[in-house]
Amino acid sequence: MENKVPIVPVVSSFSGLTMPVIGMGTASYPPVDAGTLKSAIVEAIRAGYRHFDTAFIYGSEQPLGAAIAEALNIGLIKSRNELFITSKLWCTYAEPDLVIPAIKMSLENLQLEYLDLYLIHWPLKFSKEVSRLPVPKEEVSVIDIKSVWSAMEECQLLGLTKAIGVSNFSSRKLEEILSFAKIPPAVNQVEMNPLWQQKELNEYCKAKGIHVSAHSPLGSKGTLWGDNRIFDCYALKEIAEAKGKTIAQICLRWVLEQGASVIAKSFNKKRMEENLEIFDWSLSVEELEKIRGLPQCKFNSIGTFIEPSAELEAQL
Ligand SMILES: NC(=O)C1=CN([C@@H]2O[C@H](COP(=O)(O)OP(=O)(O)OC[C@H]3O[C@@H](n4cnc5c(N)ncnc54)[C@H](OP(=O)(O)O)[C@@H]3O)[C@@H](O)[C@H]2O)C=CC1
Ligand SMILES: O=C[C@H](O)[C@@H](O)[C@@H](O)[C@H](O)C(=O)O
Repeated sequence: MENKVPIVPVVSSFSGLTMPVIGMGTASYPPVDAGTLKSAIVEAIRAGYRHFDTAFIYGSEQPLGAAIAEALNIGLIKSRNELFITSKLWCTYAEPDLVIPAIKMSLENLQLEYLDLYLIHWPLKFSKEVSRLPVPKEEVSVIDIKSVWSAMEECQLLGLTKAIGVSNFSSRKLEEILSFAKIPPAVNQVEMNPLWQQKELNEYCKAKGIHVSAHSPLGSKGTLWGDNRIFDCYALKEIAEAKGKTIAQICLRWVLEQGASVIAKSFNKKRMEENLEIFDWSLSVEELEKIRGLPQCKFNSIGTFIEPSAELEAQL
């Protein structure tokens, strides 16, 4: 099947590695059952998605693996190599000895031999399995980034993943990694949308050759960690109406025009197709300018899951 999604090089990691610029998210809230998740992913492959974003904590690795197996079986794709699969190291495994077992567990869930990209999910370590939400602050600390990153490098060297990176890392944390990394992070996956543009972080990553991938590009509408801010934004609505596009398409196109890739989640056939219709038009200088001036509001999804701690905040 023809792949309609353009690809970008994943910089600085593994020669020749490329990534489709839009990926399908698989974190759902309220959580959906494995069968629904699997069918949605098969539908997404049928629609043209070739990049899937999962994480150990989402519980979506197994359904994604099952969907890939089905897509191969029914001939939607000829080989697993046609797909770009990202997964993430969860905070309870964020210590050096647990990283390789954790990626192996993810690969087993996915029934895959290798990942395309493995990310440290948050620069945080949980001292034990999460007993309750929000995670008590005494169970959360900042990871020992040097030793964990070295284990991530080992994952790449062992061929368990083609590239490694991080998620939800500030430029300060990236600077720390770059000071000792033998393999620099290829990607930083962060919240990014017109209402949380991450201008400084984007500039920093561009200068260091770290590709930015935008999660929550639609403000995570309908989830525990997001809200309706994007879809209620009058300026975005105006731009969308004048252009004959939807607010979602304006947001996704805007991300791409910043040079980032985008991970959007929809399990609805019509909306997943709509989200792919962003490659044959562009935003005008005036529209970009208008978006640039929108008031910014930090989304901070982790704030939903861990108890507030000024001490921790100060270290991130
Ligand atoms: N690294 C990290 O810490 C994080 C990573 N992520 C990753 O990024 C992915 C995307 O982020 P996510 O938080 O899910 O939120 P998104 O910003 O992608 O928003 C998803 C929501 O928007 C709805 N939606 C999708 N397309 C449209 C459309 N065209 N029009 C109207 N509504 C639409 C979806 O509903 P419906 O399905 O009904 O269409 C869903 O409710 C996640 O699934 C996950 O893979 C997300 C958060 C944090
Ligand atoms: O328990 C915590 C949560 O899973 C949270 O950290 C993630 O779901 C994150 O928002 C994401 O979607 O990647």
